[in-house]
Amino acid sequence: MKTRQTAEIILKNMAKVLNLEENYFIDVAADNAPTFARFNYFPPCLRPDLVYGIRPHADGGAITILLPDKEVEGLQVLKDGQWIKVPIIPDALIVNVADQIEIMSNGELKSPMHRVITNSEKQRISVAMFYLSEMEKCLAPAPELINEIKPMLFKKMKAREYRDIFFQHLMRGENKALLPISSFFQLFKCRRLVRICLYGKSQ
Ligand SMILES: O=C(O)CCC(=O)C(=O)O
Ligand SMILES: [Fe+2]
Repeated sequence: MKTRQTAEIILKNMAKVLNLEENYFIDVAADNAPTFARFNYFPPCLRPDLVYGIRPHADGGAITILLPDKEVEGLQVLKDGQWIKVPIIPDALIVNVADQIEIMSNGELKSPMHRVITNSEKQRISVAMFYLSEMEKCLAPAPELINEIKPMLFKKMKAREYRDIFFQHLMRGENKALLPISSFFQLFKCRRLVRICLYGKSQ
């Protein structure tokens, strides 16, 4: 299938950029790896200031290949706290790094937060192809990308486990499921601090 071949070329080049073995991410494009297509239709909306086409989120798979609308913009990416418009480039596909590649690349490649805004006059159509790692595969940062300066940012887990975590976050309306290990420590420290404060109060 042509789209799998495209995904394969992209994944090989991503691995090369990181000085990893060419086939490091390739199982994502393997025949038994899950792939989903989403056809997005955004009708005109009278209050684009109040309604998102798609609320801010990061994609949970490995990569997303997006065929955006030929005429109507709407996709925006969060960079340094600012929402940046993704311009329309004729016949270009947009490739989004998603959470599983962020894990495997130990955060070298980031899964960006993005959103779609609505348009008061025009409808918009896009097609997103989501490539996911094979469900039984262990997702973990590549050992080559872990060192004293950059410790392991994400814990090891099966792709299936990550999918479950991702959907739990999605159901709760949260924007980003992927948290580096350090955030868990922060959360743990925070909880301990709250507990210490509470103990302090009751004594
Ligand atoms: O329609 C777009 O440009 C983006 C769609 C998207 O982010 C998604 O389907 O996850
Ligand atoms: Fe998305």
